[in-house]
Amino acid sequence: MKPVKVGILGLGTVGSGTFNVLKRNQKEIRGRAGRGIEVAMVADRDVERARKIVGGDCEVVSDGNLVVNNPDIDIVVELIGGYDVAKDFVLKAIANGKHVVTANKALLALHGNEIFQAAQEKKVIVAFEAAVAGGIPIIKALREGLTANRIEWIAGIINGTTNFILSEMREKGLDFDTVLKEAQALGYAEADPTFDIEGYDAAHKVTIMSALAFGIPVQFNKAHVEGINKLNAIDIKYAEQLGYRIKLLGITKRMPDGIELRVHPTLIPAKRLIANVEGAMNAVLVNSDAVGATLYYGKGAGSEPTASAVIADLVDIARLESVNPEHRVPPLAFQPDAMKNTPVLPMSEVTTSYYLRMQVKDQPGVLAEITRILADLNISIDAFLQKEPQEGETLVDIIILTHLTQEKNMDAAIEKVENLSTVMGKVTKIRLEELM
Ligand SMILES: NC(=O)C1=CN([C@@H]2O[C@H](COP(=O)(O)OP(=O)(O)OC[C@H]3O[C@@H](n4cnc5c(N)ncnc54)[C@H](O)[C@@H]3O)[C@@H](O)[C@H]2O)C=CC1
Ligand SMILES: N[C@@H](CC=O)C(=O)O
Ligand code: NA
Repeated sequence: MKPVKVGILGLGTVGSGTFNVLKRNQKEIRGRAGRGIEVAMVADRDVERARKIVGGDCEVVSDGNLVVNNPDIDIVVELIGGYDVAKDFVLKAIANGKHVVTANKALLALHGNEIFQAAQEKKVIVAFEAAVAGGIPIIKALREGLTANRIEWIAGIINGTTNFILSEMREKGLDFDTVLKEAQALGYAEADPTFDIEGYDAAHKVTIMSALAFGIPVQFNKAHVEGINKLNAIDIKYAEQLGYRIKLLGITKRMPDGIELRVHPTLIPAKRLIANVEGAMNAVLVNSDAVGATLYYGKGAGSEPTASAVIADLVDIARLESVNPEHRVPPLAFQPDAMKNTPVLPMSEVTTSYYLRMQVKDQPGVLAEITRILADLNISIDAFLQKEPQEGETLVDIIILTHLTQEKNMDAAIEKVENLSTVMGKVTKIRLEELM
């Protein structure tokens, strides 16, 4: 069988890893795909650097149009990132009848519906295993391995940069900026690291998983997004004293009235496997009705781990290209006519438990006032920690863990607590999930 011809757009961290692994493991890959996978052309705006990587093995150009318009190319691999140029190249490649592989979660979370629609019309495949949790085959698991199940919820550590930062801060007491620089040097961080730090990258990924799990369109604009930028080191310490770790989780859940879709720092019991996922590692916990909980762990970022997922997609396409398009696995797991428009719930409707930290005057009756406010709103307390005041200090930190309640209920309680004359400043609220 003749080899499948690939054009790579962007030979940076993931592009160079893809090129190198394809070359190094070509025999193995050919054995699995049933044919060779050959990089015929590479486009990168830094042509000199790209030439150094590929040597004399293939043509290098600076203009991606030469790849997407090249009639000899069967599959275009988009590894540039961002929305504008990448979207333009992906849609041009599809219009030209080429299959597409992309690692670009930002592009798919925002424009996936349009891209999948265009691909369906042209009967081409858009594959994106690398876009969620890098090298972990979570897309394959959600789309194929768990296909018998009604998926109930997914909770994942899906941003390596922020998990690396949280781990280094907790274990080594390093400061935020030092650890971020290290993550950038290791190739984990996005071109704009605020995407990692402020939770957007994780939100892109959980948006895609939510669509796959529940058969809904990708709806990034409905996701609630909070990063680790406002997280205080003292809360990492207090959480640990209470038997919890703080992780940036992407969570999506099926609820009676709709779907929860959210990213935020979350307390999880330290004894859970997922709480012990450290450094740049990723882990995704999926709870489904038939199989129960399954956990997927591995490298979610970096050159060759991400290349591993890109190449898995290339092999899939090499095997499936000749299959009748109607018999292929649909990109979002459900057939287009089985997609639903279940609403994504606003954050005020989300139900979870909470960690609350506040500074109060060290005098009798303060606690009774706070617990009365919580009780009046039907919020029950699960645990309580009061720090001893330092000598000469009149303020103490108290920490309360609550049972499940709706976010709007908790916010109403916090407003009342903050109005008490014995409570100083703002209450810190961090969501808590027991998971399993
Ligand atoms: N780095 C990682 O660990 C992971 C990255 N991704 C995604 O993979 C994609 C690529 O990421 P990286 O390789 O890290 O980025 P990168 O910044 O290392 O590489 C991008 C490459 O594209 C080239 N480029 C930029 N604009 C171009 C244009 N108009 N025409 C041609 N070439 C152009 C740049 O010169 C660079 O070599 C992004 O969508 C990213 O979100 C996904 C999973 C993991
Ligand atoms: N910036 C991302 C890279 C992979 O998607 C991360 O840190 O996880
Ligand atoms: Na993946």
